[in-house]
Amino acid sequence: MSEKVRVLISEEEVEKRICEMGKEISEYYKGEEVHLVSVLRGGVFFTCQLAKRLSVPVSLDFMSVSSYGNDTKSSGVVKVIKDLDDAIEGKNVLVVEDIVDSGRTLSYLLENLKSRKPKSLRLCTLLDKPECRVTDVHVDYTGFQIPDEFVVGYGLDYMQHYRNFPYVGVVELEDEAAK
Ligand SMILES: O=P(O)(O)OC[C@H]1O[C@H](OP(=O)(O)OP(=O)(O)O)[C@H](O)[C@@H]1O
Ligand SMILES: Nc1nc2[nH]cnc2c(=O)[nH]1
Ligand SMILES: [Mg+2]
Repeated sequence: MSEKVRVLISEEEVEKRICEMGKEISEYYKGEEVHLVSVLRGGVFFTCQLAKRLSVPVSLDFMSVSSYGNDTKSSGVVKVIKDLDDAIEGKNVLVVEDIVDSGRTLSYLLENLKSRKPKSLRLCTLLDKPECRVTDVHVDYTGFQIPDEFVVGYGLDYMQHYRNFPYVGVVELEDEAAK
């Protein structure tokens, strides 16, 4: 078997949408500071790109959670691998994620962060698969709604590969023998 990645959302489309999101988010937080919580590992590419498009003061922290490991199906158990470095009490926290799929990761994370008493707590995701939800999650900012396909690129991996692809694509497995 060999793998091929079919483009779903081009680099140009992604960049354009992130600019629009940056404007909308900056408008919302006008006059305030926003504390970005980037969800490692997948959320890091989107976070960097979005942060550059924000015109309000920004601070940044990282949390690492994982429920997929090297699988394409969620294990159903969200593990915290690295906690935030700084307290978020009294801050305007914006969680920045690459994808909301089953919703388990974000549902867990938002509850966890809420208990730390931020001034406000909102969620921004580059991609959303609303039809895959098993848990309710309120998303404040969405880049693109996509169908139920396992996607890679822009931070998203398949067996730890493809995170660095500048576009969003779908992995297609090709049977060499069938050619
Ligand atoms: O809505 P869910 O079904 O919970 O899926 C979304 C989560 O899955 C992926 O992370 P993953 O656990 O693969 O870790 P990674 O970011 O380190 O790749 C993705 O980056 C989201 O964090
Ligand atoms: N790479 C990748 N990780 C995910 N985690 C949850 N959904 C997805 C997906 O479609 N692709
Ligand atoms: Mg992730």
